[in-house]
Amino acid sequence: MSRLVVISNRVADPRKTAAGGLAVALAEVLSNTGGLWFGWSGKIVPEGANEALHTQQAGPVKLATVDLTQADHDAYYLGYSNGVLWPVFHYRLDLADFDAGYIAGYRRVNQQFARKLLPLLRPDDILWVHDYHLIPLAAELRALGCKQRIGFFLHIPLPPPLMLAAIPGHDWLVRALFAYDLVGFQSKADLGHFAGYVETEAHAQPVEPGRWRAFGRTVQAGAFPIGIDVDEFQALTRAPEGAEMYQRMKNEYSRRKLLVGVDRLDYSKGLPHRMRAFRELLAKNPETRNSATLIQIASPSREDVSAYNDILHELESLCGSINGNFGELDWMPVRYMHRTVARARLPGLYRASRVALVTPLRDGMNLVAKEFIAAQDEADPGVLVLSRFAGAAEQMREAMLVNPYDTEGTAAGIMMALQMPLEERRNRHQALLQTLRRYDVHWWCDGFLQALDSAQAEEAGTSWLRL
Ligand SMILES: O=P(O)(O)OC[C@H]1O[C@H](O[C@H]2O[C@H](CO)[C@@H](O)[C@H](O)[C@H]2O)[C@H](O)[C@@H](O)[C@@H]1O
Ligand SMILES: O=c1ccn([C@@H]2O[C@H](COP(=O)(O)OP(=O)(O)O)[C@@H](O)[C@H]2O)c(=O)[nH]1
Repeated sequence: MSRLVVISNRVADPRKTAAGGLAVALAEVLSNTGGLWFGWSGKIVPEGANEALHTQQAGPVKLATVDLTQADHDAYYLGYSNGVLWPVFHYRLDLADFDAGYIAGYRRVNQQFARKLLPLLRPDDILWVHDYHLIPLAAELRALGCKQRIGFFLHIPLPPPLMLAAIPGHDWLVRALFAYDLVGFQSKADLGHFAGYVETEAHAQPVEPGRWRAFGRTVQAGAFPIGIDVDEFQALTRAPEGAEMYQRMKNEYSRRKLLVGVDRLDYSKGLPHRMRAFRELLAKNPETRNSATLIQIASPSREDVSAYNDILHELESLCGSINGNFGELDWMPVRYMHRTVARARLPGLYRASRVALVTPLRDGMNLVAKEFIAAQDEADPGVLVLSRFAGAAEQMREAMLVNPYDTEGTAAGIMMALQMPLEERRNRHQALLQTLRRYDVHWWCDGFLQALDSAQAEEAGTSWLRL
């Protein structure tokens, strides 16, 4: 059987819990399949000291990581990945910093990854590259002679063609995707944007459904929405830490309805918009005062990118003003934490909450939405208020779907969620749980790898794509 080699910027020990959807999902996949996980060690080392390869066996998974220099980290991770690709792919052209120096660092690190990975590969390995940090990796590997099957999965949204075309060198990026055998997206909408871009900007020919020819190569592309391990998450809910958290929250909030939000502190998550909607709810519905409390966990993220600092200050000022204007001596409407909470404690918190607020302005998928549903008590479930702009909304139609840009509409959606009768809550939850079970993380992984396995190999004689 072929060995699975996963490559992603972020690597986590699958035996420990991690924050961030990609690390959580890949740890789950690799714990089942075994294999090699290659990526960045998370360490920054002095110039010239970045040649070491660190390996470690973590259960069935071998971890192989490399370090980055400060200059590479700044240009590749902070600069091009999170200062250009992240904002543009999340429809925030206004936040993009198109510094011409970033792309060289991005390319340098992808070349470094290719150089370090190649000697570790076996002829029948299947390679699965993840996310926007590593778009050119297959092309760099091919240039070094790598012949193995390589698939790519984009965890974040792909924007509409004209927005993608705003990136200087956008054709270089999309061209790099054609070095893969299969390219996967989170949603049908993202796949539609890919088709739109390659057909209009790159004059690609659709060879057959889901397969395009451009740049002298053909590539297969499809939508593979990522899921969670429902059984694993429900077991966490029942485990001592989950059960204890549930009981503590239930006792603490016995007289009040609890709302919960769990996000990385990222401008794509729509946290200020959410706070404004919550303020509107309190202002328009006096009965919610003293009876509804929102716990908002905002875990620190990418703090060296300036847009992340701006969002921190905006959020903190909103939380402060809501508490100042509506709080009572014995009740504060918002409990805000700028900290990462261990994943094992989240199921208890989700289960004790009547409503979850998952209201990103744009999101690849959003696993918190799925985890909240998995953690509920089927006999008395809570309600998911979900942005229609989260990838998860394509599958989770029975959630209370809202437009986070519409403050009044979102506040009305939250109110309906708070007042929803038991029977409707049960019906919606049952339908959502069924979908989660059917399209879980194993379905995602198996579906992608089967499609990669059967993706038509490039015809003999085609030269490898050169960037
Ligand atoms: O690695 P970081 O820079 O700390 O960021 C954490 C991860 O954020 C993004 O997660 C995405 O993947 C999730 C799982 O598919 C998806 O649900 C979510 O919508 C995405 O935002 C990013 O794509 C990852 O590379 C990061 O590791
Ligand atoms: O304080 C926190 C915040 C988030 N998470 C986990 O991090 C993941 C976030 O994934 P999601 O897809 O929602 O968003 P991302 O952060 O990847 O954009 C989920 O599994 C959360 O349970 C966590 O363990 N602790």
